[in-house]
Amino acid sequence: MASSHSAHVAPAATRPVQAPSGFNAQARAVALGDVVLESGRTLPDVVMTYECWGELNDDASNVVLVEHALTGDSHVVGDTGDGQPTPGWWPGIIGPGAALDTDQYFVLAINVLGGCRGSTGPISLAPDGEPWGGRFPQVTVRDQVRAEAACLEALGVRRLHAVIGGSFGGMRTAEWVAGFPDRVERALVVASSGCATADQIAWGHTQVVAITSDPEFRDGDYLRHGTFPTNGLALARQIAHASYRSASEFEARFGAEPQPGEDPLEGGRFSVEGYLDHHGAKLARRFDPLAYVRLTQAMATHDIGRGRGGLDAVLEAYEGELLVAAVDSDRLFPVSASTRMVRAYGRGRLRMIHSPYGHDGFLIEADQVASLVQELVQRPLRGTPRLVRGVA
Ligand SMILES: CC(=O)SCCNC(=O)CCNC(=O)[C@H](O)C(C)(C)COP(=O)(O)OP(=O)(O)OC[C@H]1O[C@@H](n2cnc3c(N)ncnc32)[C@H](O)[C@@H]1OP(=O)(O)O
Ligand SMILES: N[C@@H](CCO)C(=O)O
Repeated sequence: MASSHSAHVAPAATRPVQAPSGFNAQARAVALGDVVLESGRTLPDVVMTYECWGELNDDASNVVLVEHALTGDSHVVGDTGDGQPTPGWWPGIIGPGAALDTDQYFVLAINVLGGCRGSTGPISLAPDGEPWGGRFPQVTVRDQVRAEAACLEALGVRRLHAVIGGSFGGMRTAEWVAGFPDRVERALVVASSGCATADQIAWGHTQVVAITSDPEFRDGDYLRHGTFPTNGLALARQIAHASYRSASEFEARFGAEPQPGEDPLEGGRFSVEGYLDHHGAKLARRFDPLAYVRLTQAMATHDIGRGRGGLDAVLEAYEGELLVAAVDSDRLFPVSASTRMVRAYGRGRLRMIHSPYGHDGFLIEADQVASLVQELVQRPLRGTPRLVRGVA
């Protein structure tokens, strides 16, 4: 299966990549050339960008791939530039002595194909020198993972010691397990699923409509028109953000309190409305609307079992180590989605992240995630011949 997938990606031409060293993150790019998508369309001149930490060992057997979530990026942890880590979106997880110990592991985070954080996406330039805009084709989670595999191959990395991801990053992690089972020794899927649920598709649909129905969207060609669908993107984020947090957290935190200085009886906002407004406006300042649409649609079509005999068959056949963790208060990626993966895999048990925050618990409860990561990377393999280092 893995070989047929790699055939979808043209031979890679890499930009020079120097051996990274020390803790400092290295932001780099790999040019893949033409990539044939699951749809049959060809995406030309694909470039993948990534950051990495630690040092690649001689036989390239110490590589850990971290997959970012929907609006995340390769900046898993920060770096002050003088070698000292600063918080990123999974603070403290990478560094000397951290769960992903840079004295042992070479950690990579690749910006997703179709996003807006450096890898090819809707704001990239098409061959005609203009931004892709609305012409940017729909990509799938499979396309994204195949592009990541090609990116890693170009770097001389074929097998992964571990792949780790939460939410949309967990979807790509699950797709690594399904699409490249012989290359992934261990995987940790956090607050995610092996296939999209109707509920997730429904939530995503409302967000896509919020963006595409903004008059400034212009069929995705807002850059060419000099407009920007700020309101649509902010509304999409508000809808999404409400699904990322738990009802009980909202109740305890905001109740029906007014936003400071405002009176809902006089047309002012409730505090929870002010909070959602804040998160909507904040995302609209840092994210591309069409990338948001394309990534949301990619999530909707996520199904590791499509054309492979179903999710159960795929996970049951996986011979590596799989850890699945759910957030106990997650209403977007429910515990049942994780339980389904564990049952299909047939080994191990579901790990629970305890959090009052809902889905965002996978970001907020970084200490609990770090414990799971540590357990995964240190876990001895069950030792089937397929998993002996260097044997692909
Ligand atoms: C993988 C990735 O997601 S990568 C990028 C990281 N994620 C994001 O940025 C997504 C957006 N943010 C989030 O999802 C969350 O803020 C998390 C998960 C990162 C952190 O959660 P928490 O620590 O619980 O932060 P919380 O949700 O309370 O948000 C705090 C913000 O809300 C603001 N806020 C809180 N209440 C109100 C209110 N009533 N009115 C206006 N603003 C408010 C705070 O001032 C603060 O603003 P700031 O973030 O600009 O400093
Ligand atoms: N806050 C996360 C939630 C989605 O997983 C994000 O924006 O990526």
